[in-house]
Amino acid sequence: MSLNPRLVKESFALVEPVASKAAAYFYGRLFAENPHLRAMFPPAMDVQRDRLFGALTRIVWSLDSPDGMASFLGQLGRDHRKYGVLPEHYTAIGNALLATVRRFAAEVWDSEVEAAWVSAYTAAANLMIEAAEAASGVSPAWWPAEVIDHERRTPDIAVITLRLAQEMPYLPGQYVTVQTPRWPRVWRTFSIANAPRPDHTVRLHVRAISGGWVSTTLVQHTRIGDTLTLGPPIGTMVPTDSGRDLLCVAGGTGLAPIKAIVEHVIASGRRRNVHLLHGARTARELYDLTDLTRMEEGFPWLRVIPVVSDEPGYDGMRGRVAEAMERFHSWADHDAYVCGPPAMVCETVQRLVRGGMPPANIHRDVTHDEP
Ligand SMILES: NC(=O)C1=CN([C@@H]2O[C@H](COP(=O)(O)OP(=O)(O)OC[C@H]3O[C@@H](n4cnc5c(N)ncnc54)[C@H](O)[C@@H]3O)[C@@H](O)[C@H]2O)C=CC1
Repeated sequence: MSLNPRLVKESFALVEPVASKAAAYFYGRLFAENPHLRAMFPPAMDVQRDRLFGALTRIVWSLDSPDGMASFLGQLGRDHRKYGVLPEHYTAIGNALLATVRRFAAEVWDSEVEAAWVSAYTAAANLMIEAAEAASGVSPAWWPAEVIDHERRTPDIAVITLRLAQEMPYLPGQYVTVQTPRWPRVWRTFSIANAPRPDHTVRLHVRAISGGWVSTTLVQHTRIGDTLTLGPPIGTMVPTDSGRDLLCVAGGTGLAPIKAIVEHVIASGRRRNVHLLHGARTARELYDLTDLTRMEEGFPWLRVIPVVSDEPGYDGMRGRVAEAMERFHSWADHDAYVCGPPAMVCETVQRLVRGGMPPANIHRDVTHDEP
């Protein structure tokens, strides 16, 4: 069976505009035919539906670049071990997926399109199953993590330090899924805000989102001594060894993975010039400024630039961080790392490309927002 990305993409293009309907149909079908699988999913399925489509969209659009797809599916397969997913579950999911695409792409559906979907799904499922099998016996499906420090930097933002009982190898810039005892089976993504440390501690920067189950619990109801559960590291926004100077643009708690990358540059001993712009709405929300300033004082090649967008009286650089970035020189010969609210990331990337930076030198990642 050979892959036919074109047919998969064309038919998926009819499903994408009705993504939420299609996701509801998919899960309805999956649970009607396999009621025992319901217990593996969270009680409220809204975020889960978005995730399904997020992952599916990414897979479909990366069918032409097998390396990127293999690495993403490998991470996904390892991550799914924490749900107790077994190889036979992939058959049930594949059947429900095929029924869903057949229904929502009915106008182009024929035996050729069906064969293209079957071969794409089989290839994807095999990559996930193989990665999960390779990881079993080598690393755990999840990591218990004890809260050893909890700092409320603003009423809504906490910086939480966790100690893992066992080492979790990860790359700076990657993120993990987090589950709290209060909300079993509800997992939310947070970036690790530090480069790997010998004592196996990791830091998270968490903003309590209104209606966000996990983020609110982490900021308001989590104490030193509590235990959280972390899934394996995911994400492709990791440092490269290009030798170019770095521009880092962070919005709000999107600072977390950027800080890990800057720590990595410091630890690697390379003297690349690093500009780190941290955008916040108010001066108070520059929640990590003390730490960033301390880092800046230690390294003459690191420049930290706070930018505040929604406080007219702020006595420093004002404006949206993407727009403030252009007040310096051209960044075209730099590598860029960008993280924050989706609209801010989008604006920053557009401005960088317009300014002449090759898209391949711009690094960003897609995580999921609460609730
Ligand atoms: N906590 C974590 O570990 C991680 C968080 N993120 C994401 O980072 C984001 C952080 O959000 P908040 O802290 O609430 O940020 P925020 O809403 O306080 O905004 C931070 C900065 O982004 C700018 N901004 C906001 N909306 C904008 C828009 N529409 N257009 C242009 N600029 C805009 C603001 O002016 C400010 O400079 C979330 O989307 C989160 O999912 C991403 C990766 C890791």
